[in-house]
Amino acid sequence: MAQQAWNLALLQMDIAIGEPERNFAKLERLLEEAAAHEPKPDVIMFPEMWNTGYALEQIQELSDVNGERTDALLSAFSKKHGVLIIGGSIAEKKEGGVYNTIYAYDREGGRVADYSKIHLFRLMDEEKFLQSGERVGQLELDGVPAGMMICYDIRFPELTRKLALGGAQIVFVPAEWPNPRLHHWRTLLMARAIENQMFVVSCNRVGVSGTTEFFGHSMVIDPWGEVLAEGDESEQIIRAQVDLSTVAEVRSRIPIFEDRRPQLY
Ligand SMILES: O=C(O)CCC(=O)C(=O)O
Repeated sequence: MAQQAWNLALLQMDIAIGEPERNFAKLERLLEEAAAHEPKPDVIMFPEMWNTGYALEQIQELSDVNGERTDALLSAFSKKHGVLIIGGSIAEKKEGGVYNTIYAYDREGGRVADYSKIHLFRLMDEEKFLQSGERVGQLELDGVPAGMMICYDIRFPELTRKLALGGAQIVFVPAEWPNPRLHHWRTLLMARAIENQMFVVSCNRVGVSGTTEFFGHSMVIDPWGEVLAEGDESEQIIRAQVDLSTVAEVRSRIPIFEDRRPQLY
C-alpha cells in the first residue's frame, strides 16, 4: 500500500555558474545535511540546472555526458539513505544535444524516471542552446502517482492538468525563476495546486548570476491551495510534511474532475 505521508526536504541552494565542481561539492554537503535531520526526509529535491547554472554559451563542454556523474552520485545517495530523490535538473548531454533533465530515484537507488523540460524559455535563450523534451513527466514514487515539471512549464496549465488526469497527486517543480516575477511564481504555483487539487512542491535557487537575481521562495502547497512551507531568499533547507490523503479529501469535497466538461472546451 502506498505511503500516506512524506517528509520533504527542499535544498534551496545557490549555484555557481559554469562551475560543476563547486556545485557537486555543495550538493553533496547539503544532501548529507538533509539526510542527517530528524525526522528523516522521505523525498529530497533541489533546483533546476544545479550542475552548471545558466552557462549556456559553454553548455556543450560543461554538461554531464549521459548524466553519468549525476546518476552515480544520486543513485548511491538514495540507496545509502533509503530516500526518494527528485534530482533537481541538470544540463545533460546526450546524442542530439543538451537537455534540461530531472532524474528521479526510488529508495533503493533505482532511477525510476527522467523528464526533460518541454517548454524552453526564450527570454533566457534556452531554445538556442538546449533541446526540448518530447514527453510529460509522469512517475510513481512509493506507489504514489506523481509528476515532474521544470520552471517555465508552470505557465502551461494544460501540462499540469494532463499530469493530474494521469493520476498525479503531487507535482515536483525544480526551477531557476528570477526576480522580478515573484508574484507570477507564487500565483501560478498556487493556481496549479488549487485547480488540480494536488500538492505542488517547487524548489527554486537563490543567489545572483551575472545581472540576474534569484529569489528562492521554494514552496510546498497543498491541494486546497494552502502554503505549508515557503523559503525566504537565502540558501536553506525547507522542510514540510505532506499528507497525501488530503488529495482524495479535497477532490471529494469539490468534485471538479467529475464536473468538468471537456467536450465543451
Ligand atoms: O516563466 C518565467 O518567468 C521564468 C521561467 C524561467 O526562468 C525558466 O524556465 O528557466
